[in-house]
Amino acid sequence: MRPSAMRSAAQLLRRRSYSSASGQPERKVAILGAAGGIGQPLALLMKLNPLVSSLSLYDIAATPGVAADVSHINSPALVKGFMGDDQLAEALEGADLVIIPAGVPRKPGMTRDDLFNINAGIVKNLCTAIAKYCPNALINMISNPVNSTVPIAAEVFKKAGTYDEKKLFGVTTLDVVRARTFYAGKANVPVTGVNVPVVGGHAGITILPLFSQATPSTNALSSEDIKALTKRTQEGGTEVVEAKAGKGSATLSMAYAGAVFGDACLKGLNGVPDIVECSYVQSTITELPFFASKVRLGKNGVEEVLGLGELSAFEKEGLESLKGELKSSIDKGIAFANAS
Ligand SMILES: NC(=O)C1=CN([C@@H]2O[C@H](COP(=O)(O)OP(=O)(O)OC[C@H]3O[C@@H](n4cnc5c(N)ncnc54)[C@H](O)[C@@H]3O)[C@@H](O)[C@H]2O)C=CC1
Ligand SMILES: O=C([O-])CC(=O)C(=O)O
Repeated sequence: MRPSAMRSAAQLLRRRSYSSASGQPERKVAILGAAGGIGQPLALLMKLNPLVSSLSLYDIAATPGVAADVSHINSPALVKGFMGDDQLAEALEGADLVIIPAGVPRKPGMTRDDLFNINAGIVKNLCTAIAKYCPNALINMISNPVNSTVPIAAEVFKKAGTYDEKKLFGVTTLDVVRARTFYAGKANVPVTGVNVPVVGGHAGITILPLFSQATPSTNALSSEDIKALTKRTQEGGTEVVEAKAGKGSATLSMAYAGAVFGDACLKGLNGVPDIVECSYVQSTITELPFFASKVRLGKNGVEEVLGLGELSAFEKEGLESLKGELKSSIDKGIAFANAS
Protein backbone atom coordinates (compact mmCIF):
# COMPACT_ATOMS: atom_id res chain seq x y z
CA MET A 1 0.00 0.00 0.00
CA ARG A 2 1.27 3.50 -0.85
CA PRO A 3 2.19 5.66 2.19
CA SER A 4 -0.64 8.12 1.43
CA ALA A 5 -3.14 5.24 1.19
CA MET A 6 -1.81 3.82 4.47
CA ARG A 7 -2.20 7.21 6.11
CA SER A 8 -5.81 7.58 4.99
CA ALA A 9 -6.61 3.99 6.07
CA ALA A 10 -5.14 4.77 9.47
CA GLN A 11 -7.16 8.00 9.62
CA LEU A 12 -10.33 6.12 8.72
CA LEU A 13 -9.66 3.56 11.44
CA ARG A 14 -9.11 6.33 13.96
CA ARG A 15 -12.30 8.07 12.85
CA ARG A 16 -14.24 4.82 13.12
CA SER A 17 -13.10 4.13 16.64
CA TYR A 18 -14.17 7.49 18.04
CA SER A 19 -17.76 8.45 18.68
CA SER A 20 -18.51 11.77 17.01
CA ALA A 21 -20.97 12.81 19.72
CA SER A 22 -18.87 12.42 22.87
CA GLY A 23 -15.27 12.46 21.66
CA GLN A 24 -14.81 9.25 23.70
CA PRO A 25 -13.41 6.13 22.03
CA GLU A 26 -16.19 3.79 20.92
CA ARG A 27 -16.43 0.88 23.33
CA LYS A 28 -18.28 -2.38 22.88
CA VAL A 29 -19.29 -4.15 26.07
CA ALA A 30 -20.63 -7.72 26.00
CA ILE A 31 -22.53 -9.23 28.93
CA LEU A 32 -22.67 -13.05 28.94
CA GLY A 33 -25.56 -14.27 31.09
CA ALA A 34 -27.42 -11.02 30.34
CA ALA A 35 -30.93 -12.39 30.96
CA GLY A 36 -30.19 -13.50 34.53
CA GLY A 37 -30.72 -11.96 37.93
CA ILE A 38 -27.46 -10.01 37.71
CA GLY A 39 -27.38 -9.75 33.92
CA GLN A 40 -30.61 -7.74 33.56
CA PRO A 41 -29.92 -4.91 36.02
CA LEU A 42 -26.28 -4.90 34.88
CA ALA A 43 -27.48 -4.46 31.29
CA LEU A 44 -29.61 -1.54 32.48
CA LEU A 45 -26.68 0.11 34.28
CA MET A 46 -24.26 -0.38 31.38
CA LYS A 47 -26.87 1.08 29.01
CA LEU A 48 -26.77 4.20 31.18
CA ASN A 49 -22.96 4.38 31.04
CA PRO A 50 -21.92 7.14 28.60
CA LEU A 51 -18.62 5.34 27.89
CA VAL A 52 -20.48 2.43 26.26
CA SER A 53 -21.29 2.83 22.58
CA SER A 54 -22.37 -0.75 21.86
CA LEU A 55 -23.95 -3.16 24.34
CA SER A 56 -24.12 -6.80 23.40
CA LEU A 57 -26.46 -8.92 25.53
CA TYR A 58 -25.86 -12.66 25.28
CA ASP A 59 -27.57 -15.55 27.06
CA ILE A 60 -28.76 -19.05 26.23
CA ALA A 61 -32.37 -17.85 26.64
CA ALA A 62 -34.57 -14.74 26.84
CA THR A 63 -32.15 -12.13 25.50
CA PRO A 64 -34.45 -10.83 22.71
CA GLY A 65 -36.87 -9.53 25.33
CA VAL A 66 -34.21 -8.07 27.61
CA ALA A 67 -32.48 -6.39 24.66
CA ALA A 68 -35.74 -4.95 23.26
CA ASP A 69 -36.63 -3.59 26.70
CA VAL A 70 -33.23 -2.04 27.51
CA SER A 71 -32.83 -0.69 23.95
CA HIS A 72 -35.73 1.73 24.42
CA ILE A 73 -33.80 3.75 27.00
CA ASN A 74 -32.74 7.04 25.41
CA SER A 75 -29.01 6.79 26.11
CA PRO A 76 -26.36 6.48 23.36
CA ALA A 77 -25.35 2.78 23.66
CA LEU A 78 -26.67 0.68 20.79
CA VAL A 79 -28.14 -2.52 22.25
CA LYS A 80 -28.27 -5.90 20.52
CA GLY A 81 -29.46 -9.22 21.92
CA PHE A 82 -27.89 -12.57 21.05
CA MET A 83 -29.20 -15.99 22.04
CA GLY A 84 -27.60 -19.41 21.88
CA ASP A 85 -24.29 -20.80 20.67
CA ASP A 86 -24.87 -19.80 17.05
CA GLN A 87 -24.93 -16.12 17.98
CA LEU A 88 -22.05 -16.09 20.46
CA ALA A 89 -19.42 -15.15 17.86
CA GLU A 90 -21.33 -12.06 16.77
CA ALA A 91 -22.04 -11.12 20.36
CA LEU A 92 -18.31 -11.12 21.12
CA GLU A 93 -16.69 -9.79 17.95
CA GLY A 94 -15.03 -6.42 18.56
CA ALA A 95 -15.77 -6.38 22.30
CA ASP A 96 -13.46 -4.23 24.43
CA LEU A 97 -14.92 -5.54 27.68
CA VAL A 98 -16.70 -8.84 28.38
CA ILE A 99 -18.58 -9.13 31.68
CA ILE A 100 -19.52 -12.69 32.68
CA PRO A 101 -22.36 -13.31 35.15
CA ALA A 102 -23.38 -16.60 33.43
CA GLY A 103 -24.04 -19.61 35.60
CA VAL A 104 -26.08 -20.86 38.53
CA PRO A 105 -26.35 -19.01 41.86
CA ARG A 106 -26.31 -20.50 45.38
CA LYS A 107 -29.25 -21.73 47.41
CA PRO A 108 -29.25 -21.73 51.23
CA GLY A 109 -26.80 -24.26 52.66
CA MET A 110 -24.51 -24.21 49.61
CA THR A 111 -20.98 -22.82 49.40
CA ARG A 112 -19.75 -21.02 46.31
CA ASP A 113 -17.57 -24.04 45.62
CA ASP A 114 -20.74 -26.16 45.35
CA LEU A 115 -21.40 -24.23 42.09
CA PHE A 116 -18.10 -25.42 40.60
CA ASN A 117 -19.49 -28.53 38.84
CA ILE A 118 -21.92 -26.51 36.73
CA ASN A 119 -20.25 -23.13 36.40
CA ALA A 120 -16.72 -24.34 35.61
CA GLY A 121 -17.93 -25.87 32.33
CA ILE A 122 -19.98 -22.77 31.43
CA VAL A 123 -17.02 -20.46 32.03
CA LYS A 124 -14.66 -22.73 30.12
CA ASN A 125 -16.90 -22.75 27.04
CA LEU A 126 -17.46 -19.01 27.12
CA CYS A 127 -13.73 -18.32 27.51
CA THR A 128 -12.95 -20.64 24.61
CA ALA A 129 -15.21 -18.45 22.46
CA ILE A 130 -13.68 -15.25 23.86
CA ALA A 131 -10.19 -16.49 22.90
CA LYS A 132 -11.46 -16.98 19.36
CA TYR A 133 -13.64 -13.94 18.78
CA CYS A 134 -12.34 -11.12 21.01
CA PRO A 135 -8.91 -12.20 22.32
CA ASN A 136 -7.94 -8.64 23.23
CA ALA A 137 -10.96 -7.86 25.40
CA LEU A 138 -10.77 -7.22 29.13
CA ILE A 139 -12.66 -9.94 31.03
CA ASN A 140 -14.66 -9.22 34.20
CA MET A 141 -15.46 -12.60 35.76
CA ILE A 142 -18.48 -12.56 38.06
CA SER A 143 -19.50 -16.27 37.86
CA ASN A 144 -18.77 -18.20 41.03
CA PRO A 145 -16.68 -19.65 42.45
CA VAL A 146 -14.55 -16.67 41.35
CA ASN A 147 -11.53 -18.11 43.20
CA SER A 148 -11.59 -20.98 40.66
CA THR A 149 -13.30 -19.52 37.57
CA VAL A 150 -10.55 -16.92 37.07
CA PRO A 151 -7.78 -19.59 37.03
CA ILE A 152 -9.97 -21.65 34.64
CA ALA A 153 -10.21 -18.65 32.29
CA ALA A 154 -6.43 -18.12 32.48
CA GLU A 155 -5.76 -21.75 31.53
CA VAL A 156 -8.21 -21.64 28.62
CA PHE A 157 -6.55 -18.49 27.28
CA LYS A 158 -3.07 -19.98 27.77
CA LYS A 159 -4.04 -23.04 25.75
CA ALA A 160 -5.44 -20.80 23.01
CA GLY A 161 -2.26 -18.69 23.05
CA THR A 162 -4.18 -15.50 23.90
CA TYR A 163 -3.55 -15.16 27.63
CA ASP A 164 -2.68 -11.67 28.80
CA GLU A 165 -2.67 -11.54 32.60
CA LYS A 166 -3.33 -7.81 32.46
CA LYS A 167 -6.75 -8.41 30.95
CA LEU A 168 -8.31 -10.95 33.30
CA PHE A 169 -10.17 -9.75 36.40
CA GLY A 170 -12.21 -11.54 39.04
CA VAL A 171 -14.91 -9.11 40.18
CA THR A 172 -14.64 -8.66 43.96
CA THR A 173 -16.15 -5.16 44.01
CA LEU A 174 -19.23 -6.35 45.90
CA ASP A 175 -16.99 -7.18 48.87
CA VAL A 176 -15.70 -3.60 48.82
CA VAL A 177 -19.23 -2.23 48.43
CA ARG A 178 -20.36 -4.25 51.46
CA ALA A 179 -17.32 -3.37 53.56
CA ARG A 180 -17.92 0.33 52.87
CA THR A 181 -21.60 0.10 53.79
CA PHE A 182 -21.08 -1.92 56.97
CA TYR A 183 -18.13 0.23 58.11
CA ALA A 184 -20.02 3.50 57.54
CA GLY A 185 -22.97 2.17 59.52
CA LYS A 186 -20.88 1.02 62.45
CA ALA A 187 -18.51 4.02 62.54
CA ASN A 188 -21.42 6.38 61.95
CA VAL A 189 -19.72 8.26 59.10
CA PRO A 190 -21.27 9.30 55.75
CA VAL A 191 -20.95 6.27 53.45
CA THR A 192 -20.21 8.32 50.32
CA GLY A 193 -16.68 9.18 51.46
CA VAL A 194 -15.79 5.71 52.79
CA ASN A 195 -13.24 3.36 51.26
CA VAL A 196 -12.11 -0.05 52.50
CA PRO A 197 -9.67 -2.25 50.58
CA VAL A 198 -10.67 -5.92 50.46
CA VAL A 199 -8.00 -8.47 49.54
CA GLY A 200 -7.59 -12.24 49.14
CA GLY A 201 -10.36 -13.93 47.22
CA HIS A 202 -14.15 -14.07 46.96
CA ALA A 203 -15.49 -16.77 49.30
CA GLY A 204 -15.86 -16.91 53.08
CA ILE A 205 -12.59 -16.43 54.94
CA THR A 206 -10.70 -15.74 51.70
CA ILE A 207 -12.49 -12.35 51.69
CA LEU A 208 -10.22 -10.17 53.85
CA PRO A 209 -11.39 -6.59 54.41
CA LEU A 210 -8.60 -4.30 55.62
CA PHE A 211 -10.50 -2.12 58.07
CA SER A 212 -7.19 -0.87 59.51
CA GLN A 213 -6.78 0.97 56.17
CA ALA A 214 -10.38 2.21 55.99
CA THR A 215 -10.87 5.89 55.23
CA PRO A 216 -11.93 8.03 56.95
CA SER A 217 -10.18 6.37 59.88
CA THR A 218 -11.94 6.22 63.23
CA ASN A 219 -11.14 5.43 66.83
CA ALA A 220 -14.77 4.58 67.46
CA LEU A 221 -14.45 0.88 66.65
CA SER A 222 -13.24 -1.71 69.15
CA SER A 223 -11.38 -4.84 68.11
CA GLU A 224 -14.66 -6.72 68.70
CA ASP A 225 -16.40 -4.32 66.29
CA ILE A 226 -13.69 -4.95 63.67
CA LYS A 227 -14.04 -8.71 64.09
CA ALA A 228 -17.81 -8.46 63.66
CA LEU A 229 -17.47 -6.20 60.59
CA THR A 230 -14.95 -8.62 59.07
CA LYS A 231 -17.25 -11.58 59.61
CA ARG A 232 -20.26 -9.73 58.21
CA THR A 233 -18.29 -8.77 55.08
CA GLN A 234 -17.08 -12.35 54.66
CA GLU A 235 -20.63 -13.66 55.10
CA GLY A 236 -22.38 -10.88 53.14
CA GLY A 237 -23.20 -13.19 50.24
CA THR A 238 -24.64 -15.82 52.57
CA GLU A 239 -26.71 -13.14 54.36
CA VAL A 240 -28.41 -12.39 51.01
CA VAL A 241 -28.73 -16.07 50.00
CA GLU A 242 -30.52 -16.81 53.28
CA ALA A 243 -32.76 -13.74 53.06
CA LYS A 244 -33.75 -14.72 49.52
CA ALA A 245 -34.59 -18.20 50.88
CA GLY A 246 -34.04 -20.25 47.73
CA LYS A 247 -34.62 -17.48 45.17
CA GLY A 248 -30.95 -16.95 44.38
CA SER A 249 -28.14 -14.76 45.64
CA ALA A 250 -27.19 -11.08 45.43
CA THR A 251 -28.26 -9.66 42.07
CA LEU A 252 -29.02 -5.94 42.48
CA SER A 253 -26.03 -5.05 44.66
CA MET A 254 -23.89 -7.25 42.38
CA ALA A 255 -25.16 -5.48 39.27
CA TYR A 256 -24.23 -2.17 40.93
CA ALA A 257 -20.78 -3.51 41.86
CA GLY A 258 -20.29 -4.97 38.36
CA ALA A 259 -21.25 -1.65 36.80
CA VAL A 260 -18.80 0.23 39.05
CA PHE A 261 -15.98 -2.15 38.15
CA GLY A 262 -16.87 -2.21 34.43
CA ASP A 263 -16.90 1.59 34.39
CA ALA A 264 -13.44 1.65 36.04
CA CYS A 265 -12.11 -0.74 33.38
CA LEU A 266 -13.50 1.45 30.58
CA LYS A 267 -12.03 4.57 32.16
CA GLY A 268 -8.65 2.81 32.39
CA LEU A 269 -8.89 1.76 28.73
CA ASN A 270 -9.70 5.35 27.79
CA GLY A 271 -6.58 6.61 29.55
CA VAL A 272 -8.21 8.23 32.60
CA PRO A 273 -5.38 8.38 35.18
CA ASP A 274 -5.38 6.99 38.74
CA ILE A 275 -8.19 4.48 38.46
CA VAL A 276 -7.69 2.08 41.37
CA GLU A 277 -10.07 -0.75 42.30
CA CYS A 278 -9.72 -4.03 44.17
CA SER A 279 -9.81 -7.10 41.93
CA TYR A 280 -8.77 -10.76 41.91
CA VAL A 281 -5.94 -10.94 39.38
CA GLN A 282 -2.73 -12.78 38.57
CA SER A 283 -0.42 -11.57 41.29
CA THR A 284 2.99 -11.87 42.88
CA ILE A 285 2.23 -9.95 46.07
CA THR A 286 1.86 -13.25 47.98
CA GLU A 287 3.00 -16.76 47.07
CA LEU A 288 -0.43 -17.42 45.51
CA PRO A 289 -0.70 -17.02 41.72
CA PHE A 290 -4.06 -15.23 41.93
CA PHE A 291 -4.94 -12.78 44.67
CA ALA A 292 -7.31 -9.84 45.12
CA SER A 293 -5.77 -6.51 45.99
CA LYS A 294 -5.83 -2.91 44.88
CA VAL A 295 -5.03 -2.69 41.18
CA ARG A 296 -4.25 0.37 39.07
CA LEU A 297 -6.15 0.20 35.78
CA GLY A 298 -4.87 1.57 32.51
CA LYS A 299 -5.00 1.38 28.72
CA ASN A 300 -3.99 -2.30 28.71
CA GLY A 301 -5.97 -3.42 31.75
CA VAL A 302 -3.88 -3.99 34.87
CA GLU A 303 -1.21 -1.30 34.98
CA GLU A 304 0.04 -2.17 38.45
CA VAL A 305 -0.89 -4.64 41.16
CA LEU A 306 -0.55 -2.64 44.36
CA GLY A 307 0.86 -4.15 47.54
CA LEU A 308 -1.06 -4.96 50.70
CA GLY A 309 0.22 -2.02 52.76
CA GLU A 310 0.56 -2.30 56.51
CA LEU A 311 -1.71 -4.92 58.10
CA SER A 312 -2.96 -5.14 61.67
CA ALA A 313 -2.12 -8.28 63.68
CA PHE A 314 -5.73 -9.46 63.16
CA GLU A 315 -5.44 -8.97 59.37
CA LYS A 316 -2.06 -10.73 59.26
CA GLU A 317 -3.67 -13.70 60.96
CA GLY A 318 -6.58 -13.57 58.48
CA LEU A 319 -4.12 -13.46 55.59
CA GLU A 320 -2.29 -16.58 56.77
CA SER A 321 -5.51 -18.51 57.40
CA LEU A 322 -7.02 -17.78 53.97
CA LYS A 323 -4.06 -19.05 51.96
CA GLY A 324 -4.81 -22.79 52.20
CA GLU A 325 -8.41 -22.50 50.98
CA LEU A 326 -7.53 -20.01 48.24
CA LYS A 327 -4.70 -22.20 46.99
CA SER A 328 -6.90 -25.28 46.75
CA SER A 329 -9.60 -23.33 44.85
CA ILE A 330 -6.96 -22.08 42.40
CA ASP A 331 -5.50 -25.58 41.97
CA LYS A 332 -8.97 -27.03 41.43
CA GLY A 333 -9.67 -24.54 38.64
CA ILE A 334 -6.33 -25.19 36.94
CA ALA A 335 -6.79 -28.97 37.17
CA PHE A 336 -10.31 -28.75 35.72
CA ALA A 337 -9.22 -26.62 32.78
CA ASN A 338 -6.36 -28.95 31.93
CA ALA A 339 -8.22 -32.23 32.44
CA SER A 340 -11.08 -31.64 30.06
N1 LIG B 1 -18.59 -12.15 41.95
C1 LIG B 1 -19.56 -11.86 42.78
O1 LIG B 1 -19.37 -11.03 43.69
C2 LIG B 1 -20.90 -12.46 42.63
C3 LIG B 1 -21.10 -13.53 41.81
N2 LIG B 1 -22.33 -14.08 41.64
C4 LIG B 1 -22.46 -15.22 40.71
O2 LIG B 1 -22.98 -14.78 39.46
C5 LIG B 1 -23.58 -15.88 38.78
C6 LIG B 1 -24.92 -15.48 38.21
O3 LIG B 1 -25.84 -15.20 39.24
P1 LIG B 1 -27.36 -14.78 38.90
O4 LIG B 1 -27.40 -13.77 37.82
O5 LIG B 1 -28.02 -14.50 40.17
O6 LIG B 1 -27.91 -16.17 38.31
P2 LIG B 1 -29.17 -16.40 37.34
O7 LIG B 1 -29.46 -17.85 37.33
O8 LIG B 1 -30.26 -15.46 37.69
O9 LIG B 1 -28.61 -15.96 35.92
C7 LIG B 1 -27.60 -16.64 35.27
C8 LIG B 1 -27.81 -16.52 33.79
O10 LIG B 1 -26.77 -17.23 33.14
C9 LIG B 1 -27.34 -17.81 31.99
N3 LIG B 1 -26.48 -18.87 31.47
C10 LIG B 1 -26.35 -20.15 31.88
N4 LIG B 1 -25.48 -20.79 31.09
C11 LIG B 1 -25.04 -19.90 30.17
C12 LIG B 1 -24.14 -19.96 29.09
N5 LIG B 1 -23.50 -21.09 28.77
N6 LIG B 1 -23.93 -18.84 28.37
C13 LIG B 1 -24.56 -17.68 28.68
N7 LIG B 1 -25.45 -17.58 29.68
C14 LIG B 1 -25.68 -18.67 30.42
C15 LIG B 1 -28.70 -18.28 32.43
O11 LIG B 1 -29.56 -18.53 31.31
C16 LIG B 1 -29.15 -17.13 33.29
O12 LIG B 1 -29.87 -16.17 32.55
C17 LIG B 1 -23.64 -17.00 39.82
O13 LIG B 1 -22.59 -17.92 39.57
C18 LIG B 1 -23.43 -16.29 41.14
O14 LIG B 1 -22.91 -17.11 42.12
C19 LIG B 1 -23.42 -13.58 42.29
C20 LIG B 1 -23.28 -12.50 43.14
C21 LIG B 1 -22.01 -11.90 43.42
O1 LIG C 1 -22.92 -15.39 47.88
C1 LIG C 1 -23.08 -15.75 46.71
O2 LIG C 1 -23.29 -16.92 46.35
C2 LIG C 1 -23.02 -14.69 45.65
C3 LIG C 1 -21.81 -13.88 45.87
O3 LIG C 1 -20.73 -14.22 45.47
C4 LIG C 1 -21.95 -12.72 46.76
O4 LIG C 1 -23.07 -12.25 47.01
O5 LIG C 1 -20.91 -12.24 47.22
